[in-house]
Amino acid sequence: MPLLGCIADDFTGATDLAAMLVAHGMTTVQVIGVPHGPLPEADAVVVALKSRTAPAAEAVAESLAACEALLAAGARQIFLKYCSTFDSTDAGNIGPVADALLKRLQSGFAIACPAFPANGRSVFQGHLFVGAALLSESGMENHPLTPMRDANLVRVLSRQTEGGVGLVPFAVVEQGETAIRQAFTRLRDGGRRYAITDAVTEAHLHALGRACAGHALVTGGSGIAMGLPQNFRDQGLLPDRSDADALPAPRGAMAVLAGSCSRATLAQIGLARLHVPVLELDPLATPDAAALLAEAEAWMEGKLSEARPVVIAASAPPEKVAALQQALGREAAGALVERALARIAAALVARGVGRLVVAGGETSGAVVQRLGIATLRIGPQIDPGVPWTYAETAGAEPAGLHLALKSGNFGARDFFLKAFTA
Ligand SMILES: Nc1ncnc2c1ncn2[C@@H]1O[C@H](COP(=O)(O)OP(=O)(O)OP(=O)(O)O)[C@@H](O)[C@H]1O
Ligand SMILES: O=C(O)[C@@H](O)C(=O)CO
Repeated sequence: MPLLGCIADDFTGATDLAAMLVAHGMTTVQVIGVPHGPLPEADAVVVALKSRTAPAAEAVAESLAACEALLAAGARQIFLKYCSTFDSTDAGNIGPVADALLKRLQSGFAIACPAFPANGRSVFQGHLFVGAALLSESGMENHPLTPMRDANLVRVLSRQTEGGVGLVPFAVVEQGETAIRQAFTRLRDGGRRYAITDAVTEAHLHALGRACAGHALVTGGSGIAMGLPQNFRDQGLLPDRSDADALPAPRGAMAVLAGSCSRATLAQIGLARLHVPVLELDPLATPDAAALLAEAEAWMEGKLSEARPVVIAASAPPEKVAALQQALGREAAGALVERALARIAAALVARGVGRLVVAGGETSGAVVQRLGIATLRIGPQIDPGVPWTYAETAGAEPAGLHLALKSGNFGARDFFLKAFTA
């Protein structure tokens, strides 16, 4: 029976959260899509949806269905995972989904905390920073699907909910759990539904996590989850575990597929180009998924190896992304590239790839769905927020694939190389 039931709005975000829980001693399984049938045995179950950019009504319906399945399995607390860069549009989906979950859980208050210091995400006076830059000047203002042009999270979340949004500022968080709990009570009594919480260090996240022990719903990035396993240990519900991240040995050829256009992914491709074979697809010149697949299939012939990875990327800088979006429309451009990359993933696996890194949340969603994977067991982290995972269930195609789903902005510059030596 899961103690913590999690709903993630994209697939890389789900593995990021799962990695955090595993690292803090909870066995964790990631389930792809709304579960129908019994849930796998684990201390935490993370339901990975592809709801970040779906129409709000669809995101709400899927999240509620996931919540029902988690509650039916016995989950004692629900966690809504969204991006540490708060990726969303003014129409949602963070506000609408959190509103619906609070209503279902008959609760009137939750925190919203995307901070993740290990990856440079901090919240100060309600403003989200990526490294030293405000969110709105971090490159996220050019995101292909959810451009983030306002770093003030109180304002951003207020545009997505009719509930009031308040702030628990640094000065309070710094004082620790008791002061944070008192601030929550003040905000709730003052009619606020959400508290954006400042957090700059992991100590802040642990204190916030402790203060959320009795909350029916916690919302945020994976960082805020680091304090939650201890709450279950304190209640005598979670035993000490030393091998929560054990996976079977990897096998087969190695490959990377990149659909993320983030600065981090572009830099990772740039470095990989110096060391391993890299195919850069040009969807602007070839706006046709079947033709892109054919190009990749011809290129991969004779290149797949168990000694070093190959990289196939559609990723492009903002001006090229904008050009394709102008030609096809934003959603159609994304969908075309996702379709092509998903089909290329299937071609790689059919040719013996057993270790696959996928860069980009939407891209990972498309790939995992195309491969027919139902659950992922979570293993050790390669870099903060990116673990190796293992597709283990009957019906997974093929059984035994090792997958790393990399959030666009995560990973060191040599990620596409070091992943295969980890
Ligand atoms: N050359 C391109 N032109 C236009 N769109 C592209 C191009 N390459 C990729 N895309 C699209 O950009 C989107 C990138 O989103 P994705 O979620 O995969 O990456 P990300 O946002 O960087 O990662 P994350 O969500 O993990 O932060 C996808 O829909 C992808 O298909
Ligand atoms: O929180 C993050 O930054 C990631 O897990 C993510 O959700 C990117 O898609």
